[in-house]
Amino acid sequence: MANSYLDISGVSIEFPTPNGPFKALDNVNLKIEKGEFISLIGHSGCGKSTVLNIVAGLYNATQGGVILQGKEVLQPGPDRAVVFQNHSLFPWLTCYENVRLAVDKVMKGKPKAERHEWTEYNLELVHMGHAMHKRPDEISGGMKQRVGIARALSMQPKVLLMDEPFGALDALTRAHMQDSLTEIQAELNNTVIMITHDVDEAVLLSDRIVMMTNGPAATIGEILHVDLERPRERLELADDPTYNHYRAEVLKFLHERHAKKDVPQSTKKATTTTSDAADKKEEDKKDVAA
Ligand SMILES: Nc1ncnc2c1ncn2[C@@H]1O[C@H](COP(=O)(O)OP(=O)(O)OP(=O)(O)O)[C@@H](O)[C@H]1O
Repeated sequence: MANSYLDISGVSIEFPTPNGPFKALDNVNLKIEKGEFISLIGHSGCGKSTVLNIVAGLYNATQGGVILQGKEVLQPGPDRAVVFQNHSLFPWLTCYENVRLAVDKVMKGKPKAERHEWTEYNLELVHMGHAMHKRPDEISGGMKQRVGIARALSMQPKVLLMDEPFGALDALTRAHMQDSLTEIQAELNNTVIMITHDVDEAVLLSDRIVMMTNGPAATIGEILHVDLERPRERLELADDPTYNHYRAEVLKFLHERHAKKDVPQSTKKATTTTSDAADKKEEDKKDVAA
């Protein structure tokens, strides 16, 4: 069989703790093809970020490993860009300068004009061209997250790793960001691994949804192939039986087959997110009020 683009193979990890080693992941196996959009979903603390950190090269697996295009991942590198939940922009630099910094790193030796153009191109791609000379404290949370995505995309990574990229945003901004990401994905065909707690977000964006069991020693429980045509329109999908079937499958996995034992029964049903449903509802209320 031909090698896959990204191969997460037999990955287990133990963290040293004062009470002895803690096995967070056990035998995680996942093969990802170029251009695939993968969502990782699972209850809080199951090990999603740990998987992402291992692919990023920030953690090394205790057993198994990650191969990207035939090369073992042993440390972080510009071929794997990470976007975190809380944007990590330098506050003293403008949006342009924040992206330019990354561009200068990956396009060392290229003419200045080319680097400038590429910086602008990526900011335009996330619809931030109009505010590129503002500093992070002058723009909204959603806009900051756009700049973070522009910075990651500008590095032309082989894999884009996103750890709840829209988790801190209000519901309306989150929907706009999801739409932007869909557009960018259609244009660039990036290979993406995205952690999310939002079932609708996972179904809307993904080719496959990877559902993780609860920890310790978490692993992949099930993988759902989302066979919905692209482009996907959120309003049309709301009444689409196939979409609703996928959504129900993920909810069943999370709230029936792998319910968290410490979650009371009453809160297990009819939540669309895995852990922050209550917070989200509060947020949604605020959005409606705004
Ligand atoms: N550096 C570390 N040292 C010790 N334990 C760790 C470390 N990193 C993660 N863990 C533990 O590994 C488990 C998985 O953590 P991880 O952050 O990957 O979960 P997660 O699914 O991303 O959680 P959340 O959805 O809440 O962000 C947790 O029990 C966590 O406490």
